[in-house]
Amino acid sequence: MAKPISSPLHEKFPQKNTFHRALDLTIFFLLLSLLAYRLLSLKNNGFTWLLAFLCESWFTFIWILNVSTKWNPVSYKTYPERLLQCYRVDELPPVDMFVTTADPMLEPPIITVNTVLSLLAVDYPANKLSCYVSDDGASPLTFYALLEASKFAKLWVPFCKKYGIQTRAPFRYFSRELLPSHDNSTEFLQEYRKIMDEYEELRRRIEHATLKSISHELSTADFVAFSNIKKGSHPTIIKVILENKESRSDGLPHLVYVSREKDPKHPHHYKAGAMNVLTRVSGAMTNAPFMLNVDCDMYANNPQIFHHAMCLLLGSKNEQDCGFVQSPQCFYDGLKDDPFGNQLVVLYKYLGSGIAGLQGPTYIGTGCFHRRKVIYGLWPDGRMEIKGRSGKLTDERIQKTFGNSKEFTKTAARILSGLSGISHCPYDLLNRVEAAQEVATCSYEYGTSWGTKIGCLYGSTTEDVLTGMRIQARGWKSTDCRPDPPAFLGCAPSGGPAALTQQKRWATGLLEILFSKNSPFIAAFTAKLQFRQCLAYLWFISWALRSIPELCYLALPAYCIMAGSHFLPKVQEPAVLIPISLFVSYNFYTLFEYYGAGFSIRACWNNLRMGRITAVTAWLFGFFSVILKLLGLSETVFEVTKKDQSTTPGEGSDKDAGRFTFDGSLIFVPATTLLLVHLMALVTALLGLFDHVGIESRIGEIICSVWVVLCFSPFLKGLFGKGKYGIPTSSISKSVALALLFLACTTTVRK
Ligand SMILES: O=c1ccn([C@@H]2O[C@H](COP(=O)(O)OP(=O)(O)O[C@H]3O[C@H](CO)[C@@H](O)[C@H](O)[C@H]3O)[C@@H](O)[C@H]2O)c(=O)[nH]1
Ligand SMILES: [Mn+2]
Repeated sequence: MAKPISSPLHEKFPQKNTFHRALDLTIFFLLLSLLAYRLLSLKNNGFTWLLAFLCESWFTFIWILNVSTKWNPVSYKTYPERLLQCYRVDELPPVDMFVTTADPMLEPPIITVNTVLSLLAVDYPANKLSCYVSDDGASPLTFYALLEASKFAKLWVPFCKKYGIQTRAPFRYFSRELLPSHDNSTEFLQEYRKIMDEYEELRRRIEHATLKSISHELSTADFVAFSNIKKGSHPTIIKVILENKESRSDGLPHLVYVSREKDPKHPHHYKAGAMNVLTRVSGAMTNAPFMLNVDCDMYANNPQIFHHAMCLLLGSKNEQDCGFVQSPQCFYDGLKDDPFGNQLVVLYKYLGSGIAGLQGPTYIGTGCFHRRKVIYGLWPDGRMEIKGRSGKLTDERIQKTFGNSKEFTKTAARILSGLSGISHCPYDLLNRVEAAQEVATCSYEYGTSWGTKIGCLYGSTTEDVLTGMRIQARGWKSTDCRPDPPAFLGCAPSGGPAALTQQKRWATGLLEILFSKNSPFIAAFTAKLQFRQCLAYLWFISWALRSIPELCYLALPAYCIMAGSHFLPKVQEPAVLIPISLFVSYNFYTLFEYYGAGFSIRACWNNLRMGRITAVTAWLFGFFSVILKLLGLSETVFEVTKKDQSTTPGEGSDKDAGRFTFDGSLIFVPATTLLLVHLMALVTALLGLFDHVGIESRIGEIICSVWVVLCFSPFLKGLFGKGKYGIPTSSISKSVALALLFLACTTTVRK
């Protein structure tokens, strides 16, 4: 038994934010004044005034959500050194670790391998850990890479533990100059060189296999399962790659490769489906009471992360306060000044800390430790959403909910009744493969509650947010975990297409949640989702909706200039001070946040700019995808993000890395059109074409128009760029056509 806790394993600190709150409120009152002014002068002005009023009402609503979410930020401090004063090493709970990968071309196996190696090497008793890799690509290459990596792990893991290496993903460790180590002994240096050579060899072999294909290996026994299989249509493949047979705490964790059955006739639910298979397979094999999941590119960067997480999971007085532990998504090798505005640092620093002070962070699909029983649908009071009404857990009910596998439901029953894990240890993994295979088939979930009530939930391409929200709707809270150094690091997409595709998927998935029966609105009124937590969810699940007012508002200045109307007070009116103060204070606010997070003015500008670009490209398309889905015309899909970060030391210092790139996708058309429309408007204004009033009376609109052109400057460059740096001619012609249509409409209005 654990010793009684004398000092807490973690503490929660409210963060002081008086100045931030003052700014929040200033902007809020300015917004209200603007709305009031518009309302009072509505009848003297036309359509543009009304449109501006509607857009600004929406922005004010979003601002209220923003202020409410950021109002009470908290931070957590964990004390991992106290953990081992309370628990003996053999008392620490087991953890099943999940890594998902889907496509060896978009997600090079060397990246997955590094993530796996970093997990195998964390500071935690190895006999308490099992690592499951889900490969939705059923790729022999990924399997080959893992087999090779498991051999390297036998050197790497002891090396890391012996010398207390901090960075345990080899590609990161070796990409740095050898820091003046605490240990510069010849012994260390010798081992260092040996391991570095071995890693180089591993990398070379995987790369070679990628280039040359691995036809030779395919004939060996290990690979028979992969011969003649088609992606998207194949039986389950489960392979135990490493097994810690003697259950040694200083050995290597188990490593299991899982490729679930695929059949084009059955929906596979993308990552959510993969996660549910991993949950069941691990349940049947090792059944740890805690589960960690990471994306294939998110390696464990802090070797103590399991201790930190346990401080929160085991150290809460009340389990309900910590249903899961979530670390923010952080990225390595972030490009200078964040040109694509996707490092998310500022988002986590302010909004993330704010949510942490409400019902807790939302589940973001990676870097999350779950209690298995929470994923199994348990309520904090021990109730369960079992098929056929809640009540006593009979075997029959458990089977209806969790499926027909006797082996698996036995382990699920243990978890639900509060017994931890599997009784027999050491496990005999090979004996459990058959049971695991049964629960990884396509048809296993039919008639069960997987994906609807238990596990990762289906119906959104952001299954993570949906799942986390439903957990909180049952009354669980979650906890934010930000150790130093950051717990996990991954790669953020770069270039235009990849970054926007990711944003589009997020906006789509989030809006799917808003319009589903699992909407946080409903959960706030019928279940235990706290009201302000619901507002926090609303802030980001409405991204796609925000594209409409953003697009209208961004088009307004150009429209006004060309149609000879206006949407801003005239310069001589005192009311013009309201929009001016709003503009200044909002930009100051953003600058204040970026500066506070250690960013440059340039990074702040890049983010402001990308915010506008994303809204009228990715979010707008997200909006359309959801409309098409609601109309039953098409299904939403999970497009995997390309992980193109270099894994070879010295590479990746591409000077063009921050440049915006394009492809033939329609996603670039609205933004290009918007830019063209503004260029036309500015030309009209400057040449005084069909304009009887002077430039002065329209100066506000003109300044706004210049501002929009600046925001869309990557597209301006794209008009003239070559190759991937240029907007394809086909997209430009579509945009020109749309811009001319816009011009035609505005001039008809003038007449
Ligand atoms: O059919 C699929 C599709 C994806 N994945 C995996 O899902 C993970 C995330 O995919 P990625 O393309 O990297 O998406 P991101 O936008 O970077 O992911 C973020 O957003 C997703 C949706 O909200 C979450 O699931 C992720 O955890 C979160 O990191 C990767 O490990 C993929 O291999 C699968 O296993 N099967
Ligand atoms: Mn990713």
